Amino acid sequence: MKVDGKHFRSIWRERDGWSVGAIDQRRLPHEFVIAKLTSCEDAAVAIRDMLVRGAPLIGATAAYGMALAMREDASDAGLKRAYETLVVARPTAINLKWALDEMRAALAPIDPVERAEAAYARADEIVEQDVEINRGIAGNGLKLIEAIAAKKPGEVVNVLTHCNAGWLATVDWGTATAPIYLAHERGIKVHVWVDETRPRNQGASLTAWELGHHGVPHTVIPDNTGGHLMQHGMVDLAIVGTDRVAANGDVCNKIGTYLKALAAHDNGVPFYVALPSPTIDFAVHDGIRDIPIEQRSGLEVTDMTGRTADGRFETVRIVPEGSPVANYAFDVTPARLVTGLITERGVLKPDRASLADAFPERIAAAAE
Ligand SMILES: CSC[C@H]1O[C@H](OP(=O)(O)O)[C@H](O)[C@@H]1O
Repeated sequence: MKVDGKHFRSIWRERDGWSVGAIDQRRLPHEFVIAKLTSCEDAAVAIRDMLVRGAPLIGATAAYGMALAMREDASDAGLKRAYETLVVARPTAINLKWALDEMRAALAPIDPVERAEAAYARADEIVEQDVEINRGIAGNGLKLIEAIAAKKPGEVVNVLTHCNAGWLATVDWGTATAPIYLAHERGIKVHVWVDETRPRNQGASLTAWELGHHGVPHTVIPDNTGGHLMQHGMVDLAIVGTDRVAANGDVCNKIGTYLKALAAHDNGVPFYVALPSPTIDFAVHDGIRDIPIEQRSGLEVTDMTGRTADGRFETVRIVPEGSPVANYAFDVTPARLVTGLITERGVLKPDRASLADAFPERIAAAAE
């Protein structure tokens, strides 16, 4: 999307035809730094250390990681090693395995001599497919915003979102933010309550940065504020992203999403989840029971890094030395708390039948 009028994507193949450019999201919002990935290991580390993050972008990065690997070693052993290196980079977003399975299916049957070129071609397809899917999500989600706007003519539609499911979490457009960007571009008055999203603050650092540079009105709020806003009629709907949707419609997303869904349910606020179909995992039948929840370093909780008034970066500790810390990166919202799933093929009920009807190919993939 736009950064001060200039169009950007979050990842791209460089002009040299083989290296990969990506925005280093750890440096935002204060610095806009482009990283260059030149090996499979670079891609794996970029995913693990969250230089890139967000389920669809993790998948796109892994796809290019496989292409970089094929430049290094296109043998069957090299293909196996690349898959195994990348698939463990982070455990929760199913898009990582989905992209790697797509790449392996394209590369395994062909002559190793042809694999590098074929890998870049397939990775490019995955990247363009993400953009196309997100445009579809934008159009389907827009209808929800338009319906609310029609009921309150001339007034602002207030949307709450959690974490960053914006264009920085995908190749472009985002998922939860896609309908918001489209509504804004269509002249609908929209305002976004942006959950800061502790401990990594993807909302405060990434979503606010995105929306600000695209000119979308927004307000950053502490994570614990959403319930209060919903109680006082200040949220018309919530739209969040997801890292994995189980066959029963349970939704895995950034830690804290479940609490927002509970508050929305208690206050009659529609709670939508936006997702591209690769995020559906029919191999998982019960999200709460079966989806692996990543636990990250406690340092993400004990420490905070920011920029001082005079432009220096400092990291400070906010938790007493010796206090144990738990850092669960995701939680699972049961389908009963989800109003609808905004996909590229429409807004679906969060249940197996609706998902299977809309995306039969995802059932086939899970059976493989
Ligand atoms: C469109 S997927 C975005 C999804 O990914 C984020 O997690 P992370 O920043 O740890 O990769 C978060 O769960 C977002 O909703």
